[in-house]
Amino acid sequence: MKTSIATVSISGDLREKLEAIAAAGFDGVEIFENDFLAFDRSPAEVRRMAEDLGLEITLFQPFRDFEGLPEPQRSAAFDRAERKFDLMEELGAPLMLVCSSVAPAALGGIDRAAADFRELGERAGKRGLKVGFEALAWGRHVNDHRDAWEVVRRADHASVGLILDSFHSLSRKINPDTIRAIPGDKIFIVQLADAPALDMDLLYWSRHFRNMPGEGDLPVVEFARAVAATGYAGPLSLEIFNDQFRSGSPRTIALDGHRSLIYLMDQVREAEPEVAPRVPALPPRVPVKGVSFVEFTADETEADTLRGMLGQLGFARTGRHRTKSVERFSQGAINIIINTEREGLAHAAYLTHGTSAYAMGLLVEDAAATLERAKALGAQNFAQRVGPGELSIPAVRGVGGGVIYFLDDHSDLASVWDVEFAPEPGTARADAALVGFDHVAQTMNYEEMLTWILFYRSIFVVDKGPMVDVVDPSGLVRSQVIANGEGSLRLTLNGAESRRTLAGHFIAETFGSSVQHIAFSSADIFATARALKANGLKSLEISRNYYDDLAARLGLDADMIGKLAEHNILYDRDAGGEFFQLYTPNFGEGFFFEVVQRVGTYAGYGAVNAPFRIAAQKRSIRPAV
Ligand SMILES: O=C(O)c1ccc(O)c(O)c1
Ligand SMILES: [Mg+2]
Repeated sequence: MKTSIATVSISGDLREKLEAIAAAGFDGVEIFENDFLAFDRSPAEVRRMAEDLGLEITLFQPFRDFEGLPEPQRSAAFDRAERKFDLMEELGAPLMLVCSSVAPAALGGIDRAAADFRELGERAGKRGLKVGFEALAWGRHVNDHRDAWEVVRRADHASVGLILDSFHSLSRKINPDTIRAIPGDKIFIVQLADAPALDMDLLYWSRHFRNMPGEGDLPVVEFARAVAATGYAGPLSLEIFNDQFRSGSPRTIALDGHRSLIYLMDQVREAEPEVAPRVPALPPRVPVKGVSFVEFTADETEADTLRGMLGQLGFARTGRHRTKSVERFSQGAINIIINTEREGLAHAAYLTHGTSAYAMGLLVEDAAATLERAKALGAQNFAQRVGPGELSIPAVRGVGGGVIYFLDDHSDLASVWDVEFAPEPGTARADAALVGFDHVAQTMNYEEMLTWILFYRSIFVVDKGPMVDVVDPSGLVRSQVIANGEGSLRLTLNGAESRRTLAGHFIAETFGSSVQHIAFSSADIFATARALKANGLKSLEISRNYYDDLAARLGLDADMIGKLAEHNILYDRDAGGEFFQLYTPNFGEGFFFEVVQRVGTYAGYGAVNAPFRIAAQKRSIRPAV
């Protein structure tokens, strides 16, 4: 399978775009006309640039408002096409993308359009060029790939073919299986894009909100399967119009794009191995059995504060690393590591971000296979010097340059705690009955969210929930859940757009994205709350107004409201059950722990409570004067 991407998909000038596209590993590139027009190099120079970078120019686009015109506009359109054919010859672009007309003057009629294309194909063919017809979802007369195909079929010319674009077909909810009957050799190129489910004007949606396959909500896999079933053997080409990508890092966006295509074809291969083009088989997406540990990097002073807070939360120190200044704290199935080493990545992370939860360990079936899949999907392998008596734990870089370690029960990784840590008797203060990690929340710039959604989705068996707006008194924070069905991995990605929100403040002050809170699950939140109190932890104080509203809104009895208010416990419920939450005070620039109890099958994260919790946290950072 060959990969390609349209220059319009990423930011920069044409040279920066081509360099980023080549560096990400694409085979080809679609030259988007405006990117060329805005560039100050000749077509021959652009051709050479692409060649030097090892990029094939897959097509030139778009040629607009061509078919169905009456004279004299019709002749003028052919003249215009000839000029662009001249340019394509100089660029070395073999194929012109002609998108369906939106011109008010255009006349309908499949046969009229077919005749126009036959003549265009004849003229292109004389120069060894080809033309492809793409139905824009908002085309005046042709806005469905089935009609575009009928035009191409009737044009019946070797130099005329069909161009498919997943956005145009899927945004109109056209069944992708209608593609299966089209002969693969008449499909000249396939453009791919996903998009979030939004109810909006098709053109506006297409020009501003497209994203990489796997980042959105459209059935792009079904589309790609149908394409594969036709025997189509040309490149899969990303064409992503997205405001955020246009202002993002060219390298990151190009890498995300490449990852999205590998992931997409992997899904096609899994679903329909008999039709998938030859793509290397990857280890399958990885089910995560649980979060095994979260590791903090800290200096000695802050490590003390953290130890104190963990103690109040009912953790006991259960181990010390045999050779490093690394400690293990445990409770239930939870392991928290505090690393105060003066070298290695932990220290580098400390120097960059300050005290922070920079690493986590995930328990998987096969750590080595997980690493292999992650690497095949472009994740950056992380390996540091393995000291005597230490295990080499497979790992990749994650959000904010942090690390995700992979542990399993089958290799010698199963004994990591015994091998690397000398056990301590570990006396806890009042045990707080915490049982496990409920979720880990990673805060990042809003622009990074799609990157990490794709990262997690492509490597692990996880689903993404809808993007939720969380109201901070100083702005919006977008929140996206990445979780598996069993709840053994739950991550919340929070995207900050403003520095003034709690999340924005956190990433500004810690110089980048990282874990902002860790939520532990409790089997009995009231017992936990009493233990925390006995341990001297003062939970985040929630406004009394919240509890009055809770009584009014959910009809809880006075007794229950009293108990919730006494311990500053927030409450929510859904059709499946109930949810209780309480928060520790902030640590540093906005890090905190949360304790939750899920009753029944409550599936959310208490999003309705977030504005009140955030307001309370902001009060505690800057006490009212
Ligand atoms: O939005 C557009 O005009 C446009 C142009 C060319 C394409 O291939 C496309 O999908 C959309
Ligand atoms: Mg297109």
